[in-house]
Amino acid sequence: MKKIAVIGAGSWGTALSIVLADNQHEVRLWSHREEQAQEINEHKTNKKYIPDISLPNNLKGYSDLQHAVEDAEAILLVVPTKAVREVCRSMRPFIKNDQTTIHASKGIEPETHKRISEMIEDELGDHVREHIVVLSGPSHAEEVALRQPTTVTVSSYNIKAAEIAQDLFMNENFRVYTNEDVVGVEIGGALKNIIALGAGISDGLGYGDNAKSALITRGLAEIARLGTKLDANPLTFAGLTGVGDLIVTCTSKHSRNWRAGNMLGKGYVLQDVLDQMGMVVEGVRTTKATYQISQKLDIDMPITEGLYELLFHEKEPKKVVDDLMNRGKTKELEDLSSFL
Ligand SMILES: NC(=O)C1=CN([C@@H]2O[C@H](COP(=O)(O)OP(=O)(O)OC[C@H]3O[C@@H](n4cnc5c(N)ncnc54)[C@H](OP(=O)(O)O)[C@@H]3O)[C@@H](O)[C@H]2O)C=CC1
Ligand SMILES: O=C(CO)COP(=O)(O)O
Repeated sequence: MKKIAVIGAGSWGTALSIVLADNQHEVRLWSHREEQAQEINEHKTNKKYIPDISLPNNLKGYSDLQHAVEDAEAILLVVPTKAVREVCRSMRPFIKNDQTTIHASKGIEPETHKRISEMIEDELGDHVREHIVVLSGPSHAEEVALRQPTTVTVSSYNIKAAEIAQDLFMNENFRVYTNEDVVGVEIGGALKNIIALGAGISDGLGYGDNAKSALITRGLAEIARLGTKLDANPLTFAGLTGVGDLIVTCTSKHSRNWRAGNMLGKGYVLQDVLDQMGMVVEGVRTTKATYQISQKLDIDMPITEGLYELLFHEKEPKKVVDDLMNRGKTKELEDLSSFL
């Protein structure tokens, strides 16, 4: 049994805390809101994010960051990408050099074009690199909290750190694989949210399964194109954190990115959509970051570009689809060669 601090008491932090508590760890779920920590302790619930689930007794709410992290053997960081730097800065005075720091967030920072593990390293220092682990894969919090079968991948530059994380989380409902390709795992997890927005838009416009399948497949091609340019292993995109997460996010009613896209396809404006969601929709900021990276590195990413125009320049959803369908001729296998 280990002491584990889970930083971020939203949907995913709470669901992963349940997995860790089921594995008999002492789980400290930290919230930046005191009343939420109180709700967790007094009512054993987190109604806003995981309704109808009773939280285990070995999962306690914390609102004091120092108490949550200082003698924890592992830290799980699971806040929206936008909050990663701020939370790391607040944690920095209290953490020890040898704590395994796992993150489960999915995004790219638009201001710096950095992945989450790079942001953590920036804020906590280079020495933490060998203790940082990424946890990613097709895993909606709603299903994990119900203990439904789920598979994820943990990735680190240091395989021993990945194996520590694998041991912490693995149980009969939650199967954990290791993968040493940190770049590919983080890029796949972040960029699938762009394509999920697109899949939601397509459904919102009333298009069918053919269009969605095209988005998933061609979306995967452009994710792999960017990822391999950034030195990811192309095969990672054929795995859980690539095509696996794309499928679950583009096809599930649980996906906030799909739901946001669906509303956009039905004609709602972006700010109204985000206001109504009440939870993080990572794909919006990741679209901006990825579009900028693709421009800088001269990588063809037509779906991402279309989404960027729609989200940030009010291009009509239907016009985005028309323009994608009427691009110049191209060869399918040119893209897929990045998998070889
Ligand atoms: N939900 C899911 O199924 C999955 C989510 N993820 C990823 O996990 C990350 C977190 O997502 P998720 O839990 O779903 O998001 P939610 O929107 O459900 O929750 C976000 C949580 O972060 C808190 N938060 C926001 N800003 C700050 C801040 N500055 N400091 C401290 N806490 C803050 C929120 O607090 P408050 O309540 O006060 O707003 C809330 O508790 C995202 O990157 C997402 O892509 C990955 C896999 C699955
Ligand atoms: O990453 C996820 C599932 O793997 C969750 O996706 P959403 O953020 O779109 O809900």
